[in-house]
Order: sequence, then C-alpha cells, then structure tokens
Amino acid sequence: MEPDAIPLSIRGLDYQIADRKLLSGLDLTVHTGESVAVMGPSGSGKSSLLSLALGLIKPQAGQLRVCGTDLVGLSPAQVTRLRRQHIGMVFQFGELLPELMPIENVALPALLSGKRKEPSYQQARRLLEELGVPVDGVATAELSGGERQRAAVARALMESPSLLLADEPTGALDEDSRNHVADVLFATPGQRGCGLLVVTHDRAVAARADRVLYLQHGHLVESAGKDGR
Ligand SMILES: Nc1ncnc2c1ncn2[C@@H]1O[C@H](COP(=O)(O)OP(=O)(O)OP(=O)(O)O)[C@@H](O)[C@H]1O
Repeated sequence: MEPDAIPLSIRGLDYQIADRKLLSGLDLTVHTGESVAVMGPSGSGKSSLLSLALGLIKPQAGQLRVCGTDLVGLSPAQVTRLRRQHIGMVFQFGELLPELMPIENVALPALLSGKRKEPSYQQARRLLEELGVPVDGVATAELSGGERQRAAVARALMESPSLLLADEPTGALDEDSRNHVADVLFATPGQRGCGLLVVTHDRAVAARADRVLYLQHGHLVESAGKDGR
C-alpha cells in the first residue's frame, strides 16, 4: 500500500436499497490532513455512505478506494483487514462496552489486531489523557456523554487510522460537550495526518470542517451559501 495514498476516494458510487436509489454516481475525495462534513436531510443516505466506506454494505456500482485499495471487490476478511489497518470510526452514542473500563475500551482495537497488552494499554492511556478523559477509577458507564465520545475518538485513533469516519459524533451532547468533542475531532487531521469524514446535522459542527458537502438526490454538492435544507 502506498504510504501517501489518498485516505478516501469514491467514484461513480451507486447505492440502492429496496427499490430506492440513495446514492447515484456519487464522487468524493478526502485527502490526508483534510476534514469534510456531510449534511443532508434525514433519510438521504448519509449513514449509508459511511457504511459503504466501512465496507459493511456493497454498492451496485462505482469505486471506493481506501488508501488506494478499492474495497468493493474484496472478500469480507480482506475488508475487515483493510478496515482495521486504515479506518477509525466514531458513532453517535460512542458504542463503548460498559462492562470494560475506558482504557480497556480504547485498547481493544489493538488487542483484537494481536498487539501486545502492555504497549497497547500505555498507548490507550496516553490517548485518553491527551483527549481529557479520566483514565483511572471511573467506569465507562460513569463517564459523562462528552467524555464517552472523546473516549470513542481515542478508541478510533488507537490504530493510527488514515481515515477517520464519524456519524453524528456530537448528536447526543449538550453545547459545551459538543464543542469539546468537536475540538478534539477536528484537530486530528492536522495533528495525526488522517482524513476526516463527519456526518452531522449540526451546522456549527459542520462549519469547522475544511469542506461542507450536502447530500442531495444521491450526489454531494458544495453546501456553502445554501440555507441547508
Ligand atoms: N437495511 C435497510 N433496509 C431498508 N431500508 C433501509 C435500510 N437501511 C437504511 N434504509 C433506508 O435508507 C434511507 C437512508 O438511510 P440512512 O440511515 O443512510 O440516512 P441518513 O441520511 O443517515 O438519515 P438520518 O439523518 O436520519 O440519520 C432511509 O430511508 C432508511 O430508512
């Protein structure tokens, strides 16, 4: 894999579900160090776009290159490998395991990839500290919503992804927590040299991205100047 490959390059993507064409010839490039926000009406296909980029669902047509490899033709095992190697994902509700401590949640992707426990825990601790999440003595279920989301960002960064995806990462948060999570998220492309693709309904969050795109009739269009809906 070329080290300087573009984190995400999508060309001519068609995706249809149950007779309904959601994405139609969609093109999108997310470069290293760049953040892109995708907005659009409920049901327009934003989360589907992320699921496609994760290789969880397959398009009917088009190319979807992650770090230079088109994941459309790959086997499930190959997709899993590519995802573990190159992609970090943050969900709306963090999706942390409440039975595990925060540090265990964050270290988990590295442990699943077969990394050794000690250095994985050290790295998880470092990430949590950097992102302002309590490391010791607080159970995952006791974290505030904002802390949980920052722990989810830490977990997504654990394997140093080239591509960071986030689906409504601040959707469940109050304004202060939202701002803190957005600060952390939008700092990552510059600090860690990844590409960031964020789906959000929140205009203030989207406005922090280098580019804001609007999903409309299956295409992505520049949304600057639009009233948004
Ligand atoms: N497995 C499925 N079977 C049938 N329809 C589905 C399935 N998954 C998604 N859909 C439909 O596809 C459309 C797009 O869903 P998607 O979640 O991608 O939209 P979205 O833009 O992310 O919406 P929201 O902003 O509300 O989260 C919706 O109408 C949804 O009901």
